[in-house]
Amino acid sequence: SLRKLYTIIFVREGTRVLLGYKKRGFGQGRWNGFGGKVESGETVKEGAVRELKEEAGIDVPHQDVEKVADLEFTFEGEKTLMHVHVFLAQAFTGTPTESEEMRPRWFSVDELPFSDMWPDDHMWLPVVLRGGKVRAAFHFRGHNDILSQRVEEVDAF
Ligand SMILES: CN1CCN(c2cc(NC3CC3)nc(N)n2)CC1
Repeated sequence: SLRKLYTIIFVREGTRVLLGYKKRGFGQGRWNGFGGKVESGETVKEGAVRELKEEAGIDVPHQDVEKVADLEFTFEGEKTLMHVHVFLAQAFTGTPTESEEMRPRWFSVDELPFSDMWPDDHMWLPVVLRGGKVRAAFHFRGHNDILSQRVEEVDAF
């Protein structure tokens, strides 16, 4: 269908958040949470947990993973709509390990590399890292220019 489901999961440990440098594919060259497409037969949360394990070698218990943002992306001239479910994990096991897709690195929540992240991130990620929940929609021209946006904080999903 024209609406595709994706995930992003951020792992937070106190004042640090684990980001991954995308080494190839969509979003290459930008830091981000871990994630990917949701496969048939898995829930969105299961997909996020799976991608974190695949991309960074980190395990998170499902009960410590919460939905923190719901993002919709459209692109000028394209029919597809990206529906991205964002999760936050506060507990994990394992050691962050580089994969084919991602190079993991801890960042202070006050020093995120926004100039090397997707341009929408600075509009919703700080709210999420402060414990808020966000619903947002962005209309992009290409991969760098935001033509319009709607960002709102919500009480719950
Ligand atoms: C599987 N991936 C996860 C990450 N994801 C995006 C997209 C995004 N902006 C959209 C204009 C592209 N912003 C962040 N932070 N992540 C796309 C799908």
